[in-house]
Amino acid sequence: MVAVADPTPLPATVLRFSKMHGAGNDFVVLDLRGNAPPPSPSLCRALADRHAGVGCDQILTVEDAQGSDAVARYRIWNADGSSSQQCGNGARCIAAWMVRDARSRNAPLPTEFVLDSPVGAHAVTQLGGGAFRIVMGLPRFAPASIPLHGFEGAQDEYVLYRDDAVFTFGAVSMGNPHAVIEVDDIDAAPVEAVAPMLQSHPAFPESVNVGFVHVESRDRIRLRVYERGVGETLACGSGACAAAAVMMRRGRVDREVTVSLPGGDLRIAWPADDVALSMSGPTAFVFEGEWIHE
Ligand SMILES: N[C@H](CCC[C@H](N)C(=O)O)C(=O)O
Repeated sequence: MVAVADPTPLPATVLRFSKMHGAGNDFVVLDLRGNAPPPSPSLCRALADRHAGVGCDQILTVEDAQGSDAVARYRIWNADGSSSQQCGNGARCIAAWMVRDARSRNAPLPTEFVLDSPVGAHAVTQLGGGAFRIVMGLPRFAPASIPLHGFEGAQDEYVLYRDDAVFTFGAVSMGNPHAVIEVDDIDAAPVEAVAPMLQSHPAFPESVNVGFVHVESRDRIRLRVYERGVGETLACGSGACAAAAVMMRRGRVDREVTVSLPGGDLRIAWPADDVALSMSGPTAFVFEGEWIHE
C-alpha cells in the first residue's frame, strides 16, 4: 500500500466572519475583540474579491472599546485595502452586530448605546426592525479638514480644472472626504467618467468619495456615490450625510431629508449648523461564514 500525500494542503488559518449590508452597501465583519490583529491590506483585498473571496465593499472590525463608555470600537477598510475613518452604513451594521452579540449572551443592550470609531464616539439608537440612528457628528466644510488643497475658506461651490475638464462641486468631511456634484439627471450622471478624475486630482491629497445628487424636493434627494477605494456602491452612508449637508448649507433642502440611493433610502437630520448630524437607516445580516486562507 503506497501512502499518497494529501493533495489538499491543510488551511493555514480559518477566519470567522459575518456578511452584512446596509441599504446594499455590503460588509465583511470580523470580531477582533481580545486584541486580535487587524487585517492586512492584502487580506482585505482577498476578502473583498467578489470571485475568489467573500465579496464586499468594506471590511469592518469589531474591537474592544478603549477606556470609553462605548460598547465597542469599529474600524473600516475599503475593498482595495485602504483604510477609512468613517463608514455610515457600516456603523449601523456594527450596531446591529453588537445588539445580536449581546442578546446571544443574555445581556441585551439598551435602546441607546455608544460606539467608538476612528473619528470619535457615536451615539446609537435602536429604532426596531433592524433600523438604527447614528449620530455622525458635525459636517466640516473647512478645506483643510476635508482635505481639499488650493482653497482658503469654505465655499458653497468649488471649481477645479483638469486637462480640458471643469469640475464644479461642494465638499465636506464627515470624518472622511466627500465631493458632491449636483446633476439634472441622476440616471445619466457621468459617474464612471468624472469620479476617478476628481479622486486622482492633486487638490484631493487623500482622494475623495464622489457623490452625484439630484434635488427632487425640499425633503428628498437622489444620490449615487463613487466611493474612494471601491467604486460605485449601492449606498454610502457618509456620502448621504455629505450630500444632505452640502444641499442644506446651500439652502436647497430642509434640515431633514430622505436620501434615495440605488440600494435604499436613508434619513438625514441636521437641525442646526452647530448641532451634530444624524443618519437613520436599515441593516441586514446575510450569512455567517469561515474564510479559509493559506
Ligand atoms: N469609501 C469610504 C469608506 C466607506 C464609506 C461608506 N461605505 C459609508 O457608508 O459611509 C472612504 O474611503 O472614505
